[in-house]
Amino acid sequence: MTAELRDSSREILHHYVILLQRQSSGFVYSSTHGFNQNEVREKLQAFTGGSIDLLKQDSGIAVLTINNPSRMNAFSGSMMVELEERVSQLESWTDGKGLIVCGAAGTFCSGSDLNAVKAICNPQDGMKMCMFMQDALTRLLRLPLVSVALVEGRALGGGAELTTACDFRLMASDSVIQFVHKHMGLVPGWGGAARLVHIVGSQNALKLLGGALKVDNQFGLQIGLADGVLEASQIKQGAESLIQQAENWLSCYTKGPAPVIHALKKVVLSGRELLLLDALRTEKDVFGTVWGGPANLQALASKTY
Ligand SMILES: CCCC(=O)SCCNC(=O)CCNC(=O)[C@H](O)C(C)(C)COP(=O)(O)OP(=O)(O)OC[C@H]1O[C@@H](n2cnc3c(N)ncnc32)[C@H](O)[C@@H]1OP(=O)(O)O
Repeated sequence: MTAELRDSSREILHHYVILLQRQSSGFVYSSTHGFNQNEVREKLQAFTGGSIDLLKQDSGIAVLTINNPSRMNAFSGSMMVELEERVSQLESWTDGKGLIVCGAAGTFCSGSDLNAVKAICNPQDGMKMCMFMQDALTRLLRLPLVSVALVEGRALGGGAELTTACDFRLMASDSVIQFVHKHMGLVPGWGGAARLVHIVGSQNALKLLGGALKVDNQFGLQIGLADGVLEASQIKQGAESLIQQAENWLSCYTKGPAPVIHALKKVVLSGRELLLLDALRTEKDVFGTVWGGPANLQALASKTY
């Protein structure tokens, strides 16, 4: 083999290994798709404002807050970058079990910041932003935590897409989820359409996207977009109480040891994302990690027959 051939085989192998690493860690795009995450990150950083705040609690439930109240919690470029960083932090949180995603100051999120959108409205930049956000939101949904979007006020455009990157959605009584993309001459680009079809079925997804319908909590429950409603009387107690309600709702799913919850999330994810044979093999592998493990042995020891 010539040195040139050897170098090019090494390069192909290197790309293949990176591709595999990215797939197993949840990344959707890589350099093979013309995607350079660092380059996009640098570009997005130029559009500043707001923050994405992460609070990891001893209970094993974290709270991720979309924080840009003067723009109804719209996503600036730097917030997109921060979102990706927070997802990385949550990926390595071994004690974590649950996640609440919410907005600051009484509303959820009004999508991407229209000022940034105007500045990067050429197709190339739009595609790069879209790949970056698809990666971040796919990894958010694939976290080994049970996640819930706590929707208060409005979740519009990309904000509506963000709700679909959580396992569940809880809607406050006056809240609205609306995929307003059509009014903006757009379709969802942060993976929201693909996820919405999984959640509500293709007929309902077409209605919500095609009609840019406003989904209140009753409509949300009816079509399966909302998993629960938070009552108005309780909401009057303030934002902290809303988060408390979401924590109480989530606690049913986060009770128990973290490794078992991580394993449960993994088998459900593989059932949703993989072909049946691959999902069955993944389930077998995950089963092997908990069978005879500490939680299993403790449960067996506590049972009397
Ligand atoms: C792939 C992603 C696609 C997308 O996400 S495209 C973006 C989709 N989102 C939208 O079209 C929402 C645009 N905003 C609105 O419709 C309204 O502002 C909204 C959220 C219904 C609130 O209405 P109001 O209660 O009347 O309040 P308002 O309009 O005076 O807004 C308060 C301040 O917030 C600002 N704001 C709201 N949404 C924004 C956004 N997405 N980007 C940038 N700024 C935004 C708005 O400009 C206003 O600012 P200011 O007080 O005039 O300085």
